[in-house]
Amino acid sequence: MIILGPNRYGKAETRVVRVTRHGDAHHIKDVNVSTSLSGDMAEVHLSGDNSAVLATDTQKNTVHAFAKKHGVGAIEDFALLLARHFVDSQPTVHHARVAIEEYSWERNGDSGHSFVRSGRETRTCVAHYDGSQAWVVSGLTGLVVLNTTNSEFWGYIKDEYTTLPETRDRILATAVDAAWRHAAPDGDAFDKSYENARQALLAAFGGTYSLSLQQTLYAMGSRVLNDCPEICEVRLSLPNRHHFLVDLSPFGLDNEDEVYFAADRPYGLIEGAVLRDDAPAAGPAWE
Ligand SMILES: O=c1[nH]c(=O)c2[nH]c(=O)[nH]c2[nH]1
Repeated sequence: MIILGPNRYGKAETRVVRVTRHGDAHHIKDVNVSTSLSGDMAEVHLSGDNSAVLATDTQKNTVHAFAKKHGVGAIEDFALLLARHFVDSQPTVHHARVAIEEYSWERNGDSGHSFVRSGRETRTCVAHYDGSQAWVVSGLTGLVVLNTTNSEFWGYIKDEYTTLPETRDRILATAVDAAWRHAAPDGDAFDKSYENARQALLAAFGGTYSLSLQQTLYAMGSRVLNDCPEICEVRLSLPNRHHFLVDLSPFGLDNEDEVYFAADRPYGLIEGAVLRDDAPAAGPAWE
């Protein structure tokens, strides 16, 4: 027998730039919103009866209309507002997932209306709502960091394929992808929480004397949990951006940790979760 399995549908990547004007001082929020709904959707799959379907085009229009009516504050608040709206307004929709990415802009000069896309990381969030409970995961991607010392790597397995030399001093560099789960998102001050978590990640990366990127990962995750009581779990994905010392001896030059080749691939990929042992059940938060 063939049956319909889990399914969801929505509009991916609705790009919205919301401008707020206070006289000559303009502000912009640049976001990418993906909505995804599930509920009584058996018939649309099995017989093509669309009567339970809130069209993905309507979902996109709702994102635009809400940006006008409510503005776009913390992306988590906007995601929750949309998720609640879809479930609470449509009897056939039982679950909403709203994911948002935010691209950051800085002021270009002091005109109040000119901006330059900043090199900052992308802020992210995913909110779920099922009609009674909400789950929120916040995060960031592409937070690029590098330490020029205080990183060693030695003592690992040596088998017949091992060639990596042990090192007591290397460059440690990564582009942090991090996501953190709010224990009880209702009432969280998401902008403040974001800045605290980001600062904790940076402080732990810069301040940890590292014997491996795995050890640094754990230090970063636990620092977020120590500094942010509202967060109960952190997931990190850390590509090891290898920097290899270049052999300059063919040119009669020594290379005392000065000239590196920044390899782009392959790269080590170190991933892990750090959580409180009494963290509430994750439910659909990570989906
Ligand atoms: O921090 C590291 N962890 C590893 O597991 C590993 N493996 C490797 O080749 N280099 C590194 N560095």
